[in-house]
Formats: sequence, C-alpha cells, structure tokens
Amino acid sequence: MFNSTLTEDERSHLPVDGAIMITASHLPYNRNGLKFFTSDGGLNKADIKDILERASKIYEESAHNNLKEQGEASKGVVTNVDYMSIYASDLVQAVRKSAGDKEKPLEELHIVVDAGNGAGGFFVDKVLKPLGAVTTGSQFLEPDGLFPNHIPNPEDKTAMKFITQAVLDNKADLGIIFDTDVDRSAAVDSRGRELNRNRLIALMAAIVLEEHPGTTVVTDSVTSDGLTVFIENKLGGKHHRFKRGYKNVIDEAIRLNSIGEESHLAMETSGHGALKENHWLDDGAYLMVKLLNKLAAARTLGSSIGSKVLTDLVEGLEEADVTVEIRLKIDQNHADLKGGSFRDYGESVLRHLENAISKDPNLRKAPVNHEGVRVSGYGGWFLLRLSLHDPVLPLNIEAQSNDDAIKLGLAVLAAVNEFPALDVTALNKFVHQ
Ligand SMILES: O=P(O)(O)OC[C@H]1O[C@H](O)[C@H](O)[C@@H](O)[C@@H]1O
Repeated sequence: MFNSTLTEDERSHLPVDGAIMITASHLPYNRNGLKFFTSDGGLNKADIKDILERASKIYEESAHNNLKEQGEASKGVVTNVDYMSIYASDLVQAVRKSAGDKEKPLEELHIVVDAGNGAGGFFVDKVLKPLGAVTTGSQFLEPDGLFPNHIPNPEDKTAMKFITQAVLDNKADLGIIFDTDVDRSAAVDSRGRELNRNRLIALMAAIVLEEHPGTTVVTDSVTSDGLTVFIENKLGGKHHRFKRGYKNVIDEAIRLNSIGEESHLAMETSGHGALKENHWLDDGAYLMVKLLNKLAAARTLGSSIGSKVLTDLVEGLEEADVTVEIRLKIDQNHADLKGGSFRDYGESVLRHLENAISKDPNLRKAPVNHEGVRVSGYGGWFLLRLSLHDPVLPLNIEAQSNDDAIKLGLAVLAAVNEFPALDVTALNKFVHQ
C-alpha cells in the first residue's frame, strides 16, 4: 500500500496521493481496522484522530438527508490497477541483483510459504516462482478473512508450528510465514528451527551490520539480554532497546538518525521490521527478500547452499531455556480503580513493583529502560509493562531454568498481589506449577 505512494509509473496512475487498507492485521477476523498511508509513511494515532474529528464535523455540518446528494455530486472515477504485480516485480529485481543479475538465482531451492489465508499468498507466484524456487507444500495461500486454519501471526506458537511442520513434511530448504497484511514475517530453516522473535532480529542485525558496520539496531522492550550481547559483542553494533509497538520502534530509529546516531534497522520481536533503505516501512515481504538475497548470493558460489547460510549468521546468540509471557488483566469495573482509568491503575502497580524490587538484594533494575519495569536476577530477567492497547499488564520472563523463572515470577506476584483489580490467576498457576 505505502509503496504505491512512491512508485512512479504513469500508465498505472502512480504514485498515488494516499492508500487505505482494510485489515485485521495479525488479529482474529472480528478485529478489522483501517490503515492509512501517504508518501510520508503510515498515519499515526494523532493523524487518525484528526481524520475522525474532521469527518464527524463534516457529518454534523451537513443536514442528514443532504449527505446522499453530496456523495453523488463528489463521485470520482474508479480505475483498477494491478499494483501487486508492480510491487512484486521490484522484490524479484532486488533478489536478482544480489545474485549478479542471474534470472533464476533460487533455482531448485525448495521454499514453502504459509500465508495463513491472509494477503501474503502472492509471494509464491509473483516472487518465489519467477526466481526459480520450488514452492510445493506452500499452504493457506488463498485469502479468507475468517482465517480457518490458524491465526496468521508469526509470534503465535500455533502458526509457527504449522509452517515448521510444512518445512519438515516437504523436506524444504526454508519456510516463510506472514501475518494477514504482510507487515510481520518469520522464517524456518531446513531443520525446522524457527527464525522468529529474537532470532529473526539477530539474523536481520547480522545482515544489516555487514552492510553498515557499527550501526544501531532499535528493538522493542521485550527483546532478550542475549540479543544485546550478540549485537554488541559479536556483531560490533549497538542495541537500543526501546518500547513495544512497531511505530514506536520505527519512530525512535528515525529520531536517532536525526540527532546523528546512525541506525538502519528497527525491529520488534513481533516480526515487524523496518529498514532505512526501504523508507522505514515495516514490510514483511521485504524482510524475507533480505534473507533471499543472502541465499541467492551464497548460491552463486555453490548450488547446494541452503538455509544454513542464514542459520550460521545467528550462531552464538545466547537463548534462554525458559521464555514466558503472561498477560495480567485489569478489571476496569473493579471498585479498586476508584473510577480512575486502567492506565493509572497499571502505572500504580508498576510503581509499587519498582519499589518492592529495590528492597530485594537478588534483583537489579535495568539501568536503562524505556517502558515498564525491567529487572535482572536469578540469571534471567523479567519485564512488566502496560499493554499498548488493552487493559492488560503483560509480563515477560526469561531464565535458564524453570526454577529461576518461577523465582522471578514469585517476586512479581508478591508485589502485584496487593492489587485486587488485577487478575493474577495465570501468574499464580505459573509459579505453583
Ligand atoms: O502491548 P501489547 O498488547 O503486547 O501489544 C503490542 C503490539 O500491538 C500491536 O499488535 C502492534 O502491531 C505491535 O507492534 C505491538 O507490539
């Protein structure tokens, strides 16, 4: 969508002034929304508020029965343009270029795609096949807004199981999965190893840091400590852990560049990733093209080279044995909120936790932290923060053993237990497993 505001092609009426997409994104089918783009990028909350306010003013100012007439009068011309083919052919060209302009640089490489019945099915016919890849075993390529097979979200364990199984069943070299509107993506290597979350950020960081040594990688707040060590010690870059929310991460990377700190990659564990070279657009297909470029370039040296070139790039990334996310709901109608907002309530939970932590010698608050309360201890860490959208406090815990993860969970539970509007059932279950 966004690219249609930049592509120059007079015959196809491009570039357009604006683009609108109807999508549930990675969410279930009953949570559709609209995404708006201009050539400056995706519109943010303030822009959308402005649009809604203006629209409601126009509605109020016009007499109800006049609206239909006005609509008739302002009718424009509708022209259908096959923009997807134009966009996809740019992706194809990028991969060819990285392989010295070879027409079919992925010849005989077996790549399966799981589009989760979202919009990503085009990647098979319009990108992979023209590059010579074998795509048998690709699944759920037909768009279906009810997502009958699984929720299309590379952060979702079930979704990742589907693509991993498809790779193993088909003995494929690589698996690729997209969310509904292809702004999130992830991969699976030939052995069925998931390249998502921290691992995908590490992989993208390795690729980007080869091109831009020393650059800063901006990520969301739930990235692991192992990722920082990997980016800084192994790759020689800088890891700037910021807030959750792809827009927050992207805007922060843009801000860093504007104050003289070079950054080329902004990425979330959710699978949203944006590159400076691609106008800071969180384009999941473009991320996968960066992986294909690596594969294509490697295959110019030997046709048996497969996804190992990607797996090797994340060699040395330390990963926690236990990774949990527990979402603690705030009951907005509970008397303990005293009529206040769930945000204020959540903030007071966080302040209380911060205070409790400072008295515990086993725990250490992260020296730099931009969101919620992040704490190290028992060889791991936890982060408790407010959800971007919901009345929820998500808790992320990473540790090297279940016992250590439970110790971290208990520290949180002791502090949050004092807040009756917070549903701690899931946390209780976790620590008493
Ligand atoms: O704060 P949470 O509820 O975990 O949700 C956070 C997520 O919200 C949306 O899905 C955005 O697309 C993501 O960029 C963000 O990470």
